[in-house]
Amino acid sequence: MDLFDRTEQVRTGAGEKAVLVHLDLPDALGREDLDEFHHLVTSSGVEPVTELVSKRDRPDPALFIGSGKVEELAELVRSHEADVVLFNHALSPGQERNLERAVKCRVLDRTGLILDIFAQRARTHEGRLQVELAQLQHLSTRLVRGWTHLERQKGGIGLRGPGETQLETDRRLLRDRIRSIQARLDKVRKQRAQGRRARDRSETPLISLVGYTNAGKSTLFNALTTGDVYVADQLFATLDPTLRKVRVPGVGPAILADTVGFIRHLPHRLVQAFRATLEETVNASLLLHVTDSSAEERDANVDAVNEVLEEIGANQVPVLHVYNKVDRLDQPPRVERDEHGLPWRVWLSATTGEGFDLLYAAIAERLADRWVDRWLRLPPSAGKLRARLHEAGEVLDERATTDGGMLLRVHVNRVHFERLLREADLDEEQVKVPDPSVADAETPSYNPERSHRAG
Ligand SMILES: Nc1nc2c(ncn2[C@@H]2O[C@H](COP(=O)(O)OP(=O)(O)OP(=O)(O)O)[C@@H](O)[C@H]2O)c(=O)[nH]1
Repeated sequence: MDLFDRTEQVRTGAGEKAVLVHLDLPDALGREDLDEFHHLVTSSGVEPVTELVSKRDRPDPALFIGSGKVEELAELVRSHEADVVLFNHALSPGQERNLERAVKCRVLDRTGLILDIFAQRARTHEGRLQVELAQLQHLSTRLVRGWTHLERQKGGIGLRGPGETQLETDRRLLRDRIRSIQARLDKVRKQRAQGRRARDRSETPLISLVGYTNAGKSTLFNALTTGDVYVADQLFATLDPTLRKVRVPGVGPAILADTVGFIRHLPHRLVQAFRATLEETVNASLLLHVTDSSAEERDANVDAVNEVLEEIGANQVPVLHVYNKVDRLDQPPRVERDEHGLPWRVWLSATTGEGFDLLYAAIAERLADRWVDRWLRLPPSAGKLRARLHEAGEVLDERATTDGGMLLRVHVNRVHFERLLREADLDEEQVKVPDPSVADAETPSYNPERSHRAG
C-alpha cells in the first residue's frame, strides 16, 4: 500500500457511525452553524448517532473542547460504538492528534469533512485533480507538524511506527505528487482558458449560477437546460462546473454554468483549490445568485456567498438574485427592481417552473447593457492593454497619437473591459475620451497608415 492509497482512507465511509461535536463559540472566534453541520454530515454519507454540544469562550489549545468534555466524548464513542468523531470546526494537527489519543477513535475536522464530500462528488478529471490536491495539501500540514494520520493508517505488521526514513520518503512522495497534480491542473486550465477565449470572441454571454449550497442551482440549471445534472438533497451535489448552451428568449444563445455550492467559512485553502472551478464565475457576463427563499438562514446565506465572491474576485460581475422555492412560501412569482429600475431579484420556483418567464425577461434586460462602446486614449505604456482589448472584443477604430500612444474605439463586454482596466491599473475616467470627430477636445494627429478595423 503506498502513501496515496492511504490518503484515500482519510475519507469517511458511507454508513460509518459518527459522533458530532459542536462548540458554541463567540462570533469573533469562528462561530459555526449547527444546522449546516447536520447538512454537511448527512451529505458525507455517515450516520450521526449522537452529538456533543458545548459552550466555551475560547477553544482549548490542546483539545479544542475542555478535558471534562473529552471524557464525556470518549464515553459517547464507546457506548455508541462510533467509527469517527466529526468536529464542526477547523482543528490544528496537534488538537486532532490529542483528541484521537484521548477518545481512541478517528477524528475529522470541518475541513477534512468538506474535502471528503468534495472527493465523493468530484466527477470530471479536473474536479478530481483539484480535490486530490486539496487533500494532499491538507495532509501535508498534518505530516509536517503531526504524523498521526499516516502512522495510524499504516497499520499492519511491519508497518507500525515508521522511522525517520519512512517519514522522509512519504514527505518526498507527497511533494512529488502535489507537483505532478499541479502541472496537470495547469494543463487543464490552459485548455479551459482557450475555450473561454473562443467564447469571448463569439460574444456568447456566459451566465453563471452561484449560490449557497442546497439553494437549488442544479434544479434550476436542469430546468433551464433540460439537461441531466446530478441533483440531490445533499450539500455539494454539484462540484464541477457544468457548461451548457441555452437559448434565452430576447438574448439568443448563452452559456449557462453550474458551480459548486458555497458555504460559510469555506477554508481558504479550499477556495484556492477550487479557483479553477470558480473561474467561470469570475468571467461571467451575469451571475444568477440563487438563494433558498424558504431557508431560515436566508440572509446569512446570501452574505456568505457574497463573501466568497469577493474572495475569488467576482464581486464586480453584475448579479441578478434568484429567490428560489417560492412554492414553499405560498407566494406568487415576482420581480423586484433596484434604484435604477433594473431587475434585481426574481422570486420563482425551479421545481414548478413558475416565474421562468420573469427570469428570462430579467436576464435579457440585465444583459442589454453589457457592452461598452467608447473611445479611449491609451498612453504609450499601455501596449499590453491594447492587445488584450483586441483579444477581448472588437476595436472599431484605432489612431496613433503624437505622443506615441493610441486612440481606440472599442466595443467590448463591460465585465471584461472593467477587468482589463483593473489589471492595467487604470480606471475608466483616466482613459475615457469623447469621440474625436465631434469633440472640441485636443485633436490628436492622425496617421492614416495605422488606422484599421481590427480583426
Ligand atoms: N420546494 C422546492 N424545492 C426545490 C426547489 N428547487 C430545488 N429544490 C430542492 O432543493 C434541494 C437542493 O437542490 P439542488 O438543485 O441539488 O441544490 P444545489 O444548489 O445545486 O446544491 P449544491 O450542489 O449542494 O450546491 C433538492 O432536494 C431540490 O429538489 C424549488 O423551487 N422548490
